[in-house]
Amino acid sequence: MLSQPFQEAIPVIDQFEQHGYEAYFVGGAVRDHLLGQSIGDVDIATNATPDVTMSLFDRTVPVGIDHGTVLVLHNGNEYEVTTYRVESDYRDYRRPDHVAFVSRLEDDLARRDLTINAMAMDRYGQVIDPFQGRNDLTHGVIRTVGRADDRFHEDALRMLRAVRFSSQLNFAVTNDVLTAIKRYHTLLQEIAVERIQVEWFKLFTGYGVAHALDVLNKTDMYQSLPLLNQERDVIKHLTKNIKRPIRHPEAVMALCACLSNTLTLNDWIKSYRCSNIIQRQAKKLIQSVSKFKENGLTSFVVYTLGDVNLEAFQQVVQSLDLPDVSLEQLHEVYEALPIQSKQQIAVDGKQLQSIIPDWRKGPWIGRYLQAIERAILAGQLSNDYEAIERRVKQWKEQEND
Ligand SMILES: Nc1ccn([C@@H]2O[C@H](COP(=O)(O)OP(=O)(O)OP(=O)(O)O)[C@@H](O)[C@H]2O)c(=O)n1
Repeated sequence: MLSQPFQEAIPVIDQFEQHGYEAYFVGGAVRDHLLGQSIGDVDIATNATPDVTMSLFDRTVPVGIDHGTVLVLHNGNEYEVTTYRVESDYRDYRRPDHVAFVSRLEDDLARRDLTINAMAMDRYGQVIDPFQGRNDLTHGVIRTVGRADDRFHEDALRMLRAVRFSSQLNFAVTNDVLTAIKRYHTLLQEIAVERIQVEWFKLFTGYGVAHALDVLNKTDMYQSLPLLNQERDVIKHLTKNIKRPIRHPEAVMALCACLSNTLTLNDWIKSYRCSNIIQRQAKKLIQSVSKFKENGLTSFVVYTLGDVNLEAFQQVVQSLDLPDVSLEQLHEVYEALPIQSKQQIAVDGKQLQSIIPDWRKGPWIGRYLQAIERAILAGQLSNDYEAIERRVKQWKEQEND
């Protein structure tokens, strides 16, 4: 029995078949289905050309028409439907959009990166597997479809993909792949950083992360990744210390910055083209790590991090040579905080002003709120209006003296 995402896509396959075309589920969804994992996007391959696909469905978006990809919207779901294709000339790897449509499913599967990603499945769940991807799934092997050299010249990103799948699936990489990576990793320097970033962060999320980092090291592939060529100690340290998956990109960036002697967080964020959100959270992580180094696990460290960054913080601390803290410990400290955010302070700026009416509105309000916040967190002031009012009046007296 196919899982729900496939079931929901069957009418799309039917529509092709009823008009005399072939259509199959392909790629990651088939792989993950065979692994018994929950599946992400359902992708479809067909021998219908993009214009035919667009004529067969009411709602379509030509998202990558040069690559033969049309987005089909059906019953609230989106499906990437791609016409069977091959890269027409693998030496032209700098132009991945250089494709030719073909009529046979097997030719389409043959141009894909890894055997485990080169399977198709029909609407009944029958698997088409010309490159023994299923066997590699069973034995835990990352192998290219055909020669690794050819596949990696078509798209150099595939070298990094091979390593990231070995991490995510905890699979071994074939010698053929390792040898090709050693020989051709410099081709990665031609790849858009945005594409590298996606694979780089996914590489840290798998249970095989330690092994994957070891591969980056042994094959020298890290030398072709942004900044790592300048900071060899970073990759060496990551390889030695990371034993468990890191699911937060900001934790990865914070770690790299903490381990760098010469490069700042900003350098890493810029080179890997990270979003502002990642930058903000990584900054928070770094500040908290440095406070943690100074004073241990204080309320203030946990408060500054906030609920959402606790796991990322734990992962960073665990991967540096610092005293271990567990996630449970962090949550305990967080739950016991007298306040968990500024909004919970029992007075606001307006009330502060009414406590000291003879001072005009100004920067003192922010300064006082911060002092109140710190005193509450340090356990030196209780978070209720009267107590704060008394303390504020004392501070004012002291300032007047
Ligand atoms: N450089 C690439 C990228 C993708 N593919 C093929 O396109 C499919 C879809 O790629 P993508 O969506 O990037 O990855 P998934 O395999 O679906 O895996 P995930 O969603 O976990 O990233 C892959 O399975 C693979 O068959 C490829 O051959 N070469």
